[in-house]
Amino acid sequence: MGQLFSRLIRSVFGGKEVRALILGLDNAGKTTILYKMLDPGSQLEHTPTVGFNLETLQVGGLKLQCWDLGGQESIRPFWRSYFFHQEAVLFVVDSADTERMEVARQELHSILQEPELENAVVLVLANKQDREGARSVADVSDHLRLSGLQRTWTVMGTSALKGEGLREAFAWLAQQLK
Ligand SMILES: Nc1nc2c(ncn2[C@@H]2O[C@H](COP(=O)(O)OP(=O)(O)OP(=O)(O)O)[C@@H](O)[C@H]2O)c(=O)[nH]1
Ligand SMILES: [Mg+2]
Repeated sequence: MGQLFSRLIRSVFGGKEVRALILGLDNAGKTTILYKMLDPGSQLEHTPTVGFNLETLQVGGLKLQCWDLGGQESIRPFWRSYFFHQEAVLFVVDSADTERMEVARQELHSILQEPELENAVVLVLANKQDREGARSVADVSDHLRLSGLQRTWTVMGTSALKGEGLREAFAWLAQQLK
């Protein structure tokens, strides 16, 4: 009866609500991804995020409540204040930022050790695939040492600037979170 009722509520009000964090180093493209998903026609140039942006996306029958946090080094220690009740982590990487790939790896693996996120689904976005010198998805995956992860995860290539790969990536996420 309870399940039936919640199914009815979902069908009327538009789906289960799930919380997801968007993390990654500064300049990776997190905010651009979020607003491109909200409005594919968006050409907005975003200033670095100080604090967070919170938006709800409708994807694959889910209401995905996205918490896009600022990625600057001085802000990263505050990320953990937002870990509570998050069911997914989108970790965004600038695929052409080879110099900071190691820093990105460290930040990602430190997040993955957080008990509050132990059940979170992980979607790594190898963003800025349009940039010259961008590492391939396989290369980003190698550098971030993703292959041994003991949880539901994937890595996908995107270009937030061109709006490429985003729908597919969020569809994968919705599929895992249903
Ligand atoms: N070439 C290219 N540029 C991108 C892409 N995605 C984002 N950018 C650019 O990268 C810069 C940073 O984008 P943001 O979305 O603000 O990055 P962020 O990860 O939110 O950065 P913080 O808020 O500082 O953590 C902007 O100039 C974007 O236009 C992409 O796929 N390709
Ligand atoms: Mg931002």
